[in-house]
Amino acid sequence: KVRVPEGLKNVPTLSFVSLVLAIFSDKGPDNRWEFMRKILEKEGIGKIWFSGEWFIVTTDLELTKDVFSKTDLYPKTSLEESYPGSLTAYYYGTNVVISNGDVWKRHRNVANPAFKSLPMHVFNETAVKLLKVIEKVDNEPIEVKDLMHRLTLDVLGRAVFGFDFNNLEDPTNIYVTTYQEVTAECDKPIYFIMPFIEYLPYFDRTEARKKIAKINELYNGLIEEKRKSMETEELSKKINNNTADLLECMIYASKDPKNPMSNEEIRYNLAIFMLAGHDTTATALSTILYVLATRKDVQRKVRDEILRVLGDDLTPTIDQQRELKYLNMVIKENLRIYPPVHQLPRRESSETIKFRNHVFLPKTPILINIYGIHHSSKYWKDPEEFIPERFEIENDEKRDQNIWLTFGGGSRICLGNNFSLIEQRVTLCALLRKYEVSLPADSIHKDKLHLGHINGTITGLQPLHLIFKKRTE
Ligand code: HEM
Repeated sequence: KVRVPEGLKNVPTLSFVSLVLAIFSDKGPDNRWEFMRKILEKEGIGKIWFSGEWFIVTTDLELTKDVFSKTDLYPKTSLEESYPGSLTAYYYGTNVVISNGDVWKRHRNVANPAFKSLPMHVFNETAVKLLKVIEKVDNEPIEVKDLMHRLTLDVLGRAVFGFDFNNLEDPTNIYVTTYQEVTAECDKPIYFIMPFIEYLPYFDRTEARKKIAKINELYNGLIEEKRKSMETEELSKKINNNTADLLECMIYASKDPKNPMSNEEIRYNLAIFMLAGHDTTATALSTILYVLATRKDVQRKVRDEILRVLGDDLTPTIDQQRELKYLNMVIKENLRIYPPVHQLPRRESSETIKFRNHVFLPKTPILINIYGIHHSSKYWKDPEEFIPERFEIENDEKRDQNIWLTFGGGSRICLGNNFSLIEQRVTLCALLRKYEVSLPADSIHKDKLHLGHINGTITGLQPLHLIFKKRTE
C-alpha cells in the first residue's frame, strides 16, 4: 500500500516523518501546521502516508463543503473497519459520532432530545466546587490542564448519566483512575501508527480490556436501573419536569418503535459522549484561561461585562449568557486559535471522485484540517493574532461560515456544542468574578502557549500553571 494510487500522484506529499516525530514528542497541531502550511495554503490539499494508507489532508473549502453536504459520498469509517478487533472498537463500538446512514439517523434521533434541555444546576454546582479547590491554593501556581479535566469529567458524569465521579474533590477514587486508564490506553499513538501490533502477543491488551469491563459494569448498571424506572413512570415524571439526565432522555427516546436502541448501543453512546465532551472542553477552558492570564486588557473587559450583566449572581442564567457579548466573542476567538478538535474524524470516499485534476478511488481516507482552516491567511486576516472583534455580529455574518469549524458542520455538527459553551461561560463567570488570573513569570508558556498531542483529532496541552489571586470586591 506504499505505492501512490495513480489519481493521487499529482497531490503534493506531506512529511510522514515530521508527523510521527510530532506525535511522539507530544507536539500540538500548530507544529503540524508549520510543516503542512506551505502546501495546504497553496494547494488546499496534500497526501500523507500513515498507518499503511495514503490519506488526503485538506483545508480546501470546496472539498470541505462537499464532505459536509454529501454524507453518502464521504461517510465516516467505522472503528471496526479501521481497527478490526481493536481495543478502541471494543470500547466505543458503533455510536452517534462514528456511524452512517440510517444507523446514524437512529442514534441521532435518540440522542438529540437529550441535548435540548441541559442541566444548568450541574454546571453551576461544579463551578462552585471548582472555586473551593482553588481557594485552598490561593495565590500559588496551580496546574490548570489537570484541574479543567477534573471539572469536565465531573460535569459529564453527572449530566450524562447522573454519576458523580467527584474528581474535583477526590482525584484518586477508583472510578476516576479506571476511566483515565481506559482512555489513556485507547489513545496510545503506537496502535494508530502501526495497528497490526495489537494482534501480536507481546502487545496484548487484556489488562486494558479488564478495565473497560469495570467501566462497562458501571454503565450497564445505570442503564438497567434507568430502564426499570421507565416501568414505574418515574422516568416520565423526570422528563416532564426537565430533571432527567442525558442517559434518561435517551432511554425515554428509545421507547419510540421507530428508534429502538439496545443497552449495548446506549452504552457505546455514553462512552463516546464522555470522549467527545471531556478533553475538548477541558482544552477549551485551559487555553482561554491562558489567553485571559496573558492579556490583562481582555481579562478586565470580560470581567467588567460579567459584573455588569450578572450583578450579584455568581453564575449566569441562559438569558444573561446571551447578554455576555464580549465574553462570547472571546470564547469564539479562543476556539478559533486553539481549536480543541484540530482535525475531523476520518471520512472515506464511497465511490470514485474527481476533485480538480485528482482522482480519489473508493475508500480513500480524507481528513479535514480544522487547525489549518482556522490559521490560514487565505481565510483570516492576521490569523495568528487574537482578535475577538472578528466575531462582532456584522463581521461574523459577512464571513463564509465554513472557515470557523470548531464544532464541525453540516448535519454531523456537534451535538454538544451548547453543552460545552454553557459549561465554559458558567465556569469563566464564577472564576473571573472571584479571581485575578495570571501566568507565573517563569512559565514554559511565557512566549507562546505550547499545545500537545492527545490523539488524531483532539488537541492537547503541555502542563499549564496559572495563579489565581482572590479579588477584593
Ligand atoms: C469544546 C468542546 C467541543 C468541541 C470542540 C467539539 C467538536 C466536535 C466536532 C468538530 C464534531 C464533528 C465531528 C465530525 O464531523 O466528524 C463533534 C461532533 C459531536 N460532538 Fe462535539 N465537541 C465538543 C463538545 C462536545 C460535548 C460536551 C459533547 C457531549 C456531551 C459532544 C458530543 C458530540 C457528538 C455526539 C457528536 C457527533 C454528532 C453527529 O455525528 O451526529 N461534543 N464535536
